[in-house]
Amino acid sequence: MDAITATDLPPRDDAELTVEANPADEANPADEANPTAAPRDLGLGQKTAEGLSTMTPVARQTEAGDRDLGDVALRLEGLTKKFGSHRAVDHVSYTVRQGSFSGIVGPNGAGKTTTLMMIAGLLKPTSGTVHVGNVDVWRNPRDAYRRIGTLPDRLRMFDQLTGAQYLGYVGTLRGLDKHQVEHRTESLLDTFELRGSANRLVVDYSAGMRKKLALASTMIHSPEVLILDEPFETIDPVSAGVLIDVLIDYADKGGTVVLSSHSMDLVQRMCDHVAVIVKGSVIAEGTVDEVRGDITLEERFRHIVRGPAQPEGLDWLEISFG
Ligand SMILES: Nc1ncnc2c1ncn2[C@@H]1O[C@H](COP(=O)(O)OP(=O)(O)OP(=O)(O)O)[C@@H](O)[C@H]1O
Repeated sequence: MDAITATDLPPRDDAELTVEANPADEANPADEANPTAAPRDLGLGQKTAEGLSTMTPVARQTEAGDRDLGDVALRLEGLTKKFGSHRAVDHVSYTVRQGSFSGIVGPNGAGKTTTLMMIAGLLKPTSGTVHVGNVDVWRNPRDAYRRIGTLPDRLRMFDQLTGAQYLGYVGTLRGLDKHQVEHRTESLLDTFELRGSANRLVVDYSAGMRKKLALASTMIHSPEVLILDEPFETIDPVSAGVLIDVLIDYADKGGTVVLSSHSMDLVQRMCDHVAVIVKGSVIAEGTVDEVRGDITLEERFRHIVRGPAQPEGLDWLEISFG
């Protein structure tokens, strides 16, 4: 599907969230009524480069099964999206617990991006609800916006800024004060190994560097839930290892990660929860072990998506070397 960004989305019925908006400037009535509704600060901004230097630059198993998962962090109920007569997402319902890594997998066109963008408050559902904690994303979009960090499928960035300026800009849009913006920008540049490119224009970044910068920016406001569409696409294996460790650290602090990926191996190693979506519907959902049974997730996925029958193949393809 085409890239979805906050700036080119269709207008919404309720308070619109755009990158220009600074929700911190407006008090949310829900917060006033319920002081406990304020988003938790996960303290990511206090992380120092020194502390992060102990991270091993190789992917490791999350030990997700050992992590104590908290209350329900995310609840999808009957989430449906129709484009014209086409049902891209059809009554998707499940819950994700706090501190969890949840993967959405499925073949091309299954509805993963559409689902993630509805969760993130960037694409209005045709019907159904999304709750982050006890906040209805589509009834209280500004409150939800503070709680969520989103990496869309194809992100348009302000590429005439330097990497450092970009993080500072996002931090300011997210309502951080000057000190927080400076501190977290420095911390994120070190954590995501972008220090050497901090003063280069984003337009000159490689695809992987842009992805890392975008990922860093999703964390700057210390959100409760990260919605990451293909976060490891274009990322080299060493950087992927660093990112995985950053995300594990985030989950250990109580953050919740929802990601899509075509890498079954990565989802099997990283995630404790997985939903398999085919043609807009959840075909299998639960812990990774429940879904895969006694075979690998990749084998289960192939079986679910394709069944035992194999396609005919390109028997007609003959190459001759003259
Ligand atoms: N804006 C749109 N207008 C019409 N149809 C759309 C739109 N966006 C997505 N679709 C359709 O919705 C379905 C789901 O698309 P989606 O991008 O969510 O799939 P996906 O699982 O993320 O695929 P991929 O793995 O290829 O990224 C597809 O059939 C797609 O063609």
